[in-house]
Amino acid sequence: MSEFDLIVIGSGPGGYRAAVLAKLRGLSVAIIEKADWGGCCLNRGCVPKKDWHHTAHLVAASKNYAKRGIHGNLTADITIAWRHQKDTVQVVRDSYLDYMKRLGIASFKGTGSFVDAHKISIDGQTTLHGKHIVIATGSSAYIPDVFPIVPDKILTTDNLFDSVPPRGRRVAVIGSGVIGTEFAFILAMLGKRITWITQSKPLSKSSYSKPALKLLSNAMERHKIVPHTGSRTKSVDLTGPGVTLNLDDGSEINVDWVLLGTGRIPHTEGLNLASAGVTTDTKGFVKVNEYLQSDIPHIYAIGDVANHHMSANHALADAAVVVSNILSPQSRKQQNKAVPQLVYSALELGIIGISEDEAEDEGLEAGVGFASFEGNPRALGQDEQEGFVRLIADMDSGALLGAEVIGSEAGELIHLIAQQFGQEDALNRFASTFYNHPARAEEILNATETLAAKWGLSEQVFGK
Ligand SMILES: Cc1cc2nc3c(=O)[nH]c(=O)nc-3n(C[C@H](O)[C@H](O)[C@H](O)COP(=O)(O)OP(=O)(O)OC[C@H]3O[C@@H](n4cnc5c(N)ncnc54)[C@H](O)[C@@H]3O)c2cc1C
Ligand SMILES: NC(=O)c1ccc[n+]([C@@H]2O[C@H](COP(=O)([O-])OP(=O)(O)OC[C@H]3O[C@@H](n4cnc5c(N)ncnc54)[C@H](O)[C@@H]3O)[C@@H](O)[C@H]2O)c1
Repeated sequence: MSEFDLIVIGSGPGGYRAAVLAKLRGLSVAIIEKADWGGCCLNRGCVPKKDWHHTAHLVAASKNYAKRGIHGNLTADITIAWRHQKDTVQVVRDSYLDYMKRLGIASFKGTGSFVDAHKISIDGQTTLHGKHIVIATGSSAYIPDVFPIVPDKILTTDNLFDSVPPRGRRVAVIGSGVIGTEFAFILAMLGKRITWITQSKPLSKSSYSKPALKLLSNAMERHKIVPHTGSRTKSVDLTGPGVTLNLDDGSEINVDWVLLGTGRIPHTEGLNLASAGVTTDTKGFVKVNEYLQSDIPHIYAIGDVANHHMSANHALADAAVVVSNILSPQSRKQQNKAVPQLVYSALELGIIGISEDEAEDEGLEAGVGFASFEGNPRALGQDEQEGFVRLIADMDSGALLGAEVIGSEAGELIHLIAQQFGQEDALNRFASTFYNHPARAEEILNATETLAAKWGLSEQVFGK
């Protein structure tokens, strides 16, 4: 039986990152994957989604081209867009596999299943012994009972990217969470006519501020993407050529196909957790402590299978925490608040830390530094002025509690904030950095300076 310092089950962002980091830190590592290397994020999530989002963004931006003297009506061909994301995914997957090979990580294809707390069987054929084990088996789409999954008619993002999307133009997107909000926009820009059916307002369960959600809703409306809110699908009729959704408000929606964005559930099927003594909570997440240890201290769980945030960013952060804890037991706690979260829709929305409402709940008095992209020269030159930077600071200590970056390139700009997040003097670091001009990032400086000018945090911003 082969023995390893660490066995990782699942090769998504969590598992892959844990394996790479552990190997770079000198451990012997095996990784097991039962499906496509790279997990949901690479094959059916973040990577193909962002590839398509870029195409969608180009189509949306082209509506402003005429005033720059660029003429012509641009449209996207979803079949070619589908091929583009496939090529992107393939290049990334090859580079992951190549890197794992070069590092000397032992990779095994098959379903990993616990034999006991140290032994993992792969498809009942090979057994590995691990001093430490990381469960990184991710999640799968939650499908409400009313929806049967029927190829080319009712899809989730778990099968949307496998083959060219169905030809029909009329698409219903169900759900107002991140997936619904992202794909209603992306598919509309890729040429589909979207009916967006949601129980609640888009992203209403998120921590984004009212001004952020208002800007998003304005941007969606401009593209004629308006949610049909407050409706639940009562029944589904598949007898005709398309799909008929009967809603509980009495209305009937006829479309060619449906995309569900109705949540995801942790994936533990086939792992045989009981034989290792590992337990799950009522929602099926592997139970972990703040060091990401399961009930069995040398067995850790990371990413979607254990972290309720269910984002690649959190899976990657968990991986770093776990490798530190394997090398030096209980040395590093999970850091969910320091992890940026993004939504890629008609606007990019980025958030980190806590909102002012959450600060208030914690008994803190929050000041808000605000700067808009409206007058930003770079944003004006790009015709991308929508959005802003908001910094939430503790009025007593001047500590940075949270931030929001809304608008174009939020997914990149948020890193400037993430890098300083948790530093006592984060505001002073923003204020004393030298910036490229003109640049969108300068609004981080402007938002910081409003904390000095309007909220009296001059000393924390400019120093003594
Ligand atoms: C459409 C979509 C878009 C998304 N976009 C973003 C985004 O822009 N940004 C972001 O941060 N997050 C995004 N996410 C979320 C992100 O994809 C997940 O949070 C992330 O993939 C979780 O990583 P993970 O490593 O925990 O698991 P996964 O990526 O789900 O990987 C788990 C792997 O484990 C394997 N596995 C499961 N059981 C076993 C077993 N018994 N043996 C062997 N292998 C097994 C699976 O086959 C899978 O490959 C998106 C998700 C979706 C669905
Ligand atoms: N950019 C990102 O980081 C990113 C992108 C995509 C997905 N994800 C993650 O993937 C996970 C899944 O995303 P999601 O948007 O599917 O989940 P979600 O939990 O964010 O939203 C689920 C939506 O489905 C609706 N819903 C639930 N049951 C329903 C039913 N029976 N009928 C109609 N609607 C119903 C809910 O009201 C909600 O609007 C999330 O945790 C998300 O964080 C992250």
